[in-house]
Amino acid sequence: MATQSLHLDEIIKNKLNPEQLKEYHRIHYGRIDHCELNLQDSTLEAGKLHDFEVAAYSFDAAKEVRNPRLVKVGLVQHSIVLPTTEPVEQQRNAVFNKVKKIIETAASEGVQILCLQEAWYMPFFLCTREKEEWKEFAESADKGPSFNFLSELAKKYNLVIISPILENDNGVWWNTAVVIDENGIYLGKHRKNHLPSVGSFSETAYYLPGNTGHPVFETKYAKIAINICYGRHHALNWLMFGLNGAEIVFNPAATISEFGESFWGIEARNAAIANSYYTCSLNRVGTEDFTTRNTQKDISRSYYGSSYITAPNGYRTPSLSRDRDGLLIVEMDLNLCRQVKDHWGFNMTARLDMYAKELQEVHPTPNPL
Ligand SMILES: NC(=O)NCCC(=O)O
Repeated sequence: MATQSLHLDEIIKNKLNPEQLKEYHRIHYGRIDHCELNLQDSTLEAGKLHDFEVAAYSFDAAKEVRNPRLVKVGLVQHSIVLPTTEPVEQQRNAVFNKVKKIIETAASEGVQILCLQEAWYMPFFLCTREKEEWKEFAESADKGPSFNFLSELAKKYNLVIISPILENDNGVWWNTAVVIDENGIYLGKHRKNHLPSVGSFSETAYYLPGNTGHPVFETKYAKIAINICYGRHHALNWLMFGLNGAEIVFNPAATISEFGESFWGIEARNAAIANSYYTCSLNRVGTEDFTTRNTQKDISRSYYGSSYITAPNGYRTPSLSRDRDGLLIVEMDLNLCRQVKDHWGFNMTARLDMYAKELQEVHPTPNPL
């Protein structure tokens, strides 16, 4: 069983002397200094009062002919509030109240693009294989309770908000990320391309693989895309968002230790390096307990948080906690995307024409074993 409260970082920090710690930072994070940003006193107080962690860092780029293109991004990781046996509306409103305080804090720190975790306003009931008792959590992308709630906050604080929801479109469900612009207007949505059907993650029992391709949303602040949770295991999914012009790709997730905590820090980081964009990895925290109605089976799942952000040069932030609510803020210079591409000659060496041709010849189920 993994130690729930301690991060690898904390374990290492406690073991190394200052010189060794510097070397660890250089090799593991890419830089000795995390480039922490100062937080306002009111932010620290809000974190204490409402029991959430706040951490803030920056990634800069070299001076060049273009002016710096600075964007402040915020990721919110959180647990559910009420037991999963409470009425749906009460559960959802309790999460709304919690998240509102974190969003207000993010806004007061100047965050411009904010992303919430996968299916953020509900327990991740998709492990139960039951549908009926949860159906009120499925909502319209541009008229549902979470859209209405977030649209007001987006407008009030000039925030672009990414809201991953369980979408109900005329009775058909999708795992969808909705993008709301800084005026509170619906900008578009992306539906999860790759669905897990592995262990207790049985999402294919609920909805179909997405039909929206790889959209990139041109927001006021940056060109953004969303690769929802399990999609991070598919390298081509990351690739397509990059080819379509994304500067920042968000990976809102709901994942547990048994499903690859050891590569949580690798996949999105590798994608940032391979595609010359920023990646934002965001996982929920806390334990969610269910008793299935049909089989009376108890299911308990704990999510390990550990949200972090990687720059296109591979530098990364430390992770948020494994078990506490948290807000991760990063100020990033988007100029770094092109700078890294040019430095490594990635456009020139990509060989996309070769892959395009070979992919057409691949059998739909490659490498049968
Ligand atoms: N939500 C989700 O897709 N989880 C699947 C498990 C994983 O890929 O970590």
